[in-house]
Amino acid sequence: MARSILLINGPNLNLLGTREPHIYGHTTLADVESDCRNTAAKHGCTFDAFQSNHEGAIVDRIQAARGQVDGIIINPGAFTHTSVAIRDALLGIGVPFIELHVSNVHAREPWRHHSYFSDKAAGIIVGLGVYGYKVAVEHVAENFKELKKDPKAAL
Ligand SMILES: O=C1C[C@@](O)(C(=O)O)C[C@@H](O)[C@@H]1O
Repeated sequence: MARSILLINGPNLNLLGTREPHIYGHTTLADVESDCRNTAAKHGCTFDAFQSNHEGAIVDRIQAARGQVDGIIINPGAFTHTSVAIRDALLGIGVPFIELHVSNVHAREPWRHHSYFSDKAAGIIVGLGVYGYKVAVEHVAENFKELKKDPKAAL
């Protein structure tokens, strides 16, 4: 069976392409998602993308992915530095995840250096710009194990 991949983007990443382009570049989130979908398809994987500016909505989407996906790629945006709830959701569903940041958070303000996700992530991609998303999809597609899908697991 094909692997399935879920991409989650947190707050303000809907503004990719127009938001601080000197930091985040000129590519829109729609373009990122469609590029990821094409990359996933080339590897025979199914792909879904979700973006929200709301912490609880991200927690709900992660919970709904329980038993449904083999890997999650998440850019938690500013929630990287604050959210125990999103961290707990990822750990609660037992799906491996890649943490991704478009910018090199370690070269920015000191408070961006701490992440609630890095110690639990299967891998971390930082500072590759939006190219990092494609790398993440290729990595999950090639290297993550297929988990058993549980039809009853979705909320
Ligand atoms: O919103 C974001 C985007 C970000 O996660 C990145 O992709 O570089 C880095 C975060 O510090 C910031 O709050």
